[in-house]
Amino acid sequence: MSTNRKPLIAGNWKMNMTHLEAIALVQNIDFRLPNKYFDKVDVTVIPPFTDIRSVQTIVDGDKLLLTYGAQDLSAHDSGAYTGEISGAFLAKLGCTYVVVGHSERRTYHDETNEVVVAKTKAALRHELTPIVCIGEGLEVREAGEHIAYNTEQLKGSLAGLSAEEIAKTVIAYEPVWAIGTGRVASADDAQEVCAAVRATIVELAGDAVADKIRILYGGSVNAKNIGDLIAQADVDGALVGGASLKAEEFATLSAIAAGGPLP
Ligand SMILES: O=C(CO)COP(=O)(O)O
Repeated sequence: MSTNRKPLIAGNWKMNMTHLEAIALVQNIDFRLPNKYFDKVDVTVIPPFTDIRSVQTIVDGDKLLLTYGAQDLSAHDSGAYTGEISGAFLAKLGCTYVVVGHSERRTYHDETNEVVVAKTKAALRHELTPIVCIGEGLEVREAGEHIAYNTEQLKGSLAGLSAEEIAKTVIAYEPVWAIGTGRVASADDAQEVCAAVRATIVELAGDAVADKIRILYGGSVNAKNIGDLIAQADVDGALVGGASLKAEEFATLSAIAAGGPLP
């Protein structure tokens, strides 16, 4: 983490939590994370679509500093796309972020880099901040090809975006082998790829953008390992899955990213 960049802790709830459970979880996180932390860390929750309106009601009603976002969006703005959710709807609900190209979408919904680019552009059209995800599988890691793989996937996922557009994104490096496995990447491994991501952003968008853009690590992040990860020069926060469903743990790891004190 560099002082140029405010860390971001994003809790990807995946397909967990009804809208009623969402209200309780957000209230419990907020209770443990008073306003003083938000000068030093941005904290966001990324619930399922069906929870967003309820989360908005709590955040607006209680004037919380925590923000929220969505896990996916359509590449289209409106029309005959049954089952899809447009960036316009998410913006209207007050979303700040939207995750794009999560490995679970790439794997289970065959999302290609082209789709990721289209969705990233759709997010930007509605002034949402896309969190663009990349990450290698175990075979690539074991073959030692992770830097080349992530560099290529990042370039493909940002293809055709201007430097100004790239500046409005957040990048998340989530090695697939670390997601939901309890096998977190070492801080050195996370740093190695996040540094390569930043070098690629220099190539694509120049030094100033690369200096400002936030690069997150994701994959089995918890309150025990966030300290080592966030201490790395190019790791600017985390995309947290399982640990974001536990209010106490999520608040604790957010507080650690803020530099303390513990809640
Ligand atoms: O995929 C992730 C967040 O998007 C990581 O999930 P876990 O933290 O459960 O490994």
